[in-house]
Amino acid sequence: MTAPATALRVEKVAVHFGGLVALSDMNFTVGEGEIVSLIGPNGAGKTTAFNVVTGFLDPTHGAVSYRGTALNGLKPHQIAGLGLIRTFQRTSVFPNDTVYDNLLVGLHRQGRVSLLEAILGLPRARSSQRRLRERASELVEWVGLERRAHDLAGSLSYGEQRLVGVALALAAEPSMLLLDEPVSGMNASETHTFVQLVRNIRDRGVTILLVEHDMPMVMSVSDRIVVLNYGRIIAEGSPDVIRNDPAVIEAYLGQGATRA
Ligand SMILES: Nc1ncnc2c1ncn2[C@@H]1O[C@H](COP(=O)(O)OP(=O)(O)OP(=O)(O)O)[C@@H](O)[C@H]1O
Repeated sequence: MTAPATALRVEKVAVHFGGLVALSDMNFTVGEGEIVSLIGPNGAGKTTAFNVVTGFLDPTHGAVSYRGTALNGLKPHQIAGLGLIRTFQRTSVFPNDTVYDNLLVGLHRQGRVSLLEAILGLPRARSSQRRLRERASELVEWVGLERRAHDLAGSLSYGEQRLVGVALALAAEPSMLLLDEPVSGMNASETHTFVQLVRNIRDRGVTILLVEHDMPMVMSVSDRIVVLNYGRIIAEGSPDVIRNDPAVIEAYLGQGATRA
């Protein structure tokens, strides 16, 4: 099997916070259509790496590129404009709006119809509104929240609110989706359903990079896993390779079996 073309390339990235070295000489790639997970014990540097890739943090050294475009110096919204879309650990939904309305607002933010056109009810605005409503329904269905579509987002369980966050990210039509601890707060059945959703998103052509602590979830969903410890990559490979890697086992000893 030939390797997929490289989508994301992280080269020699280091991040220093004063005297603290949060990341050091980090090199990894994510291929088009791959599901790659970044794991490691608490404080290993996963969130820092995510923040560098998405432009929320400038690396002290090194370079990141996406589909051949250098990301260094680009602002988060410019990186998002290249199709690299992230979710956050804390999902920011509007709790007093319905799930469906949250999606409509998200879609509106990227709409091409001016406010004046919308207020005047011009035909272009009317057909655009119809398309946005159809798209909001599709997205709600895609993440499996159709039965909750007309409930207030604030009344949803924590796991369901994470799904709204994923739907909002999908509304931006990513070519690569970065998921930051997406199943934290989900129960086992929600997590199982979420794994199916991640695979389904990938099958529709979206590349995925995941930071996650839930090891069974990571093992079941990932094509490849990159393991960080103290800011350095200590192992990289398929779930089977990672599961049996002595350096990985040692890094996790004392961390507890479930909290990786
Ligand atoms: N803004 C910052 N200023 C100073 N130190 C920071 C900052 N952000 C992170 N760090 C430090 O950098 C190191 C890596 O932190 P990071 O949050 O990336 O780890 P992590 O692997 O995401 O951890 P966790 O699994 O607990 O979320 C830690 O030692 C952390 O204390």
